[in-house]
Amino acid sequence: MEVKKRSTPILPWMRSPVDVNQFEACALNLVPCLDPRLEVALDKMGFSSLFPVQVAVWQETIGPGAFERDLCINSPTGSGKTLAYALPIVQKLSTRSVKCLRALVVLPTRDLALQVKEVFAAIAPAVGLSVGLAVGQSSIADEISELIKRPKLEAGICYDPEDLTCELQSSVDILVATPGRLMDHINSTKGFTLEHLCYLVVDETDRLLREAYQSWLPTVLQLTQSNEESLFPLANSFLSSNFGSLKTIRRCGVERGFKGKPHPRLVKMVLSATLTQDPSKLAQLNLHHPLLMTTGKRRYQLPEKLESYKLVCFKTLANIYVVFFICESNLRPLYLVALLQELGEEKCIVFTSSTESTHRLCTLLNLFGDLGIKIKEYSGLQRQSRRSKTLKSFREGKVQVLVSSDAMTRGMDVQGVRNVINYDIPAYIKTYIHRAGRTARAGQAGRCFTLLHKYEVKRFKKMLQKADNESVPHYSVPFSSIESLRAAYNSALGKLKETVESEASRKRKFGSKFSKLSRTKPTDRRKG
Ligand SMILES: Nc1ncnc2c1ncn2[C@@H]1O[C@H](COP(=O)(O)OP(=O)(O)OP(=O)(O)O)[C@@H](O)[C@H]1O
Repeated sequence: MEVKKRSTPILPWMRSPVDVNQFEACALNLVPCLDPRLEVALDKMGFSSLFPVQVAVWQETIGPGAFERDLCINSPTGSGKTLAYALPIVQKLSTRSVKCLRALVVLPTRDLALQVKEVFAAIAPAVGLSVGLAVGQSSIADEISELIKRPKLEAGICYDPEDLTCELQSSVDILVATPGRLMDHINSTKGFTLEHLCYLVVDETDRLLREAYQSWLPTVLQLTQSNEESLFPLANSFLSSNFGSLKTIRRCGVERGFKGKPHPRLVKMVLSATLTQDPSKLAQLNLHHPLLMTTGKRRYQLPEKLESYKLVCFKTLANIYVVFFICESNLRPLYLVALLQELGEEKCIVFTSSTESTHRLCTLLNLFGDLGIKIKEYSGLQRQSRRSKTLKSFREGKVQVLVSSDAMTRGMDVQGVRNVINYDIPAYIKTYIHRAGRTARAGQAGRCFTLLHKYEVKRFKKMLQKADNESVPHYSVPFSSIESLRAAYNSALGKLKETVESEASRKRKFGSKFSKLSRTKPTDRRKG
């Protein structure tokens, strides 16, 4: 008997999306209504045209769509989603007369937030707007002094932080934040208010919706609702019970810069390369007349110029037979090293399944003798400062290979990454898409290699079918290369044992703090 597959019901508005493929890139001087100052800023960034997704979003925001609907944007990795939302927001706010926090962009990790802030910082100052960051990179006090303007007092009078009568003002028009630090400011920073917010961007939506992070989303939505008792009778009681004196609820018609005009609706823009279609998850966003913008008919899409490969090795016997081997587990590091040697100095990211195996693999590779490649580790196990330093060296090309846990999977944009290697097969197609998407960005070519055990081949094929990528060709390294690495490998394994032992004894010495951190977790679910 045929068992019918249960499919998730699609929300009615998702059935008629705008197809981004119908749009073409548009030269900057032809973009309708683009502020000339922004055109100059984009030109300085080295951009001469807008990508299709940016043109499509422009149409729905600055163009005839006029920001009337909330936008759900599902377009492939590297297609330019950041500028797709940053540009219309900046253009729209360029006419504001009074400074207050009007746009909030939320991202799941600190490195991603830093990256997005850079994009805003490259265009917003051109039209007199300021951009702030709330990610916990600096102390909360430093962050507050960046975000909140102290009142100018007469000589001899000191600023009293407890004085509720003195009005504090935002120093920024746009804030890029991670949920944790955002909640810190909502809960305890005097003068921090979402009262004037006009735009809320939830980037990497499916990742952010997966974890509640102190209920940041319901909190932001409550704090940005209009205070109309008849419409939201429960809002006041929720706020007074949860936030005491820090009520930032919007007051109709009394917004700074909007006096006498109807209050603008809070526009939401949600984005991902793997946007969820789950109605219960999307319901959390309380979207207004949402419009889905997607690329083609398929839900999951890989970048056009990405080539996917299964890594194998070959052996020629008496010039006749070519025998393929899928990676045997004890030889996996050798397959990897043989491949890295073939790729030479091309920038590569090697993904593993956990922070622990990232550390182990990176240590092993560095014990391999002189491979002529600079290899570094990037994982959630490391301190943020260390990760940022590594990322900087990788961006600058001082490091060629980054061995990474899934901390690097989403959104990270590093110029010139030509290859992604899945040392461990990803558990989900979404993870494959985000990992592979670190290459082949902005229309460039790139390759994604996956090391597979024999028993993983079927699962891999099934997984890639979800992205309509059924036939993944082999990429073969010669068995002779693997053979020639065996001696170095055995020696590296011996040294690895010593290194692991000395790390373990250091851990024991410094107590349980480190061991708590190093517990293996599937990094897919780790917070950045
Ligand atoms: N109009 C443009 N012209 C040239 N390059 C661009 C343009 N827009 C964006 N880019 C570049 O394209 C790359 C990818 O952009 P971005 O990081 O916004 O992609 P994304 O769609 O958000 O990817 P992901 O889903 O992985 O987060 C970046 O290096 C960015 O600088």
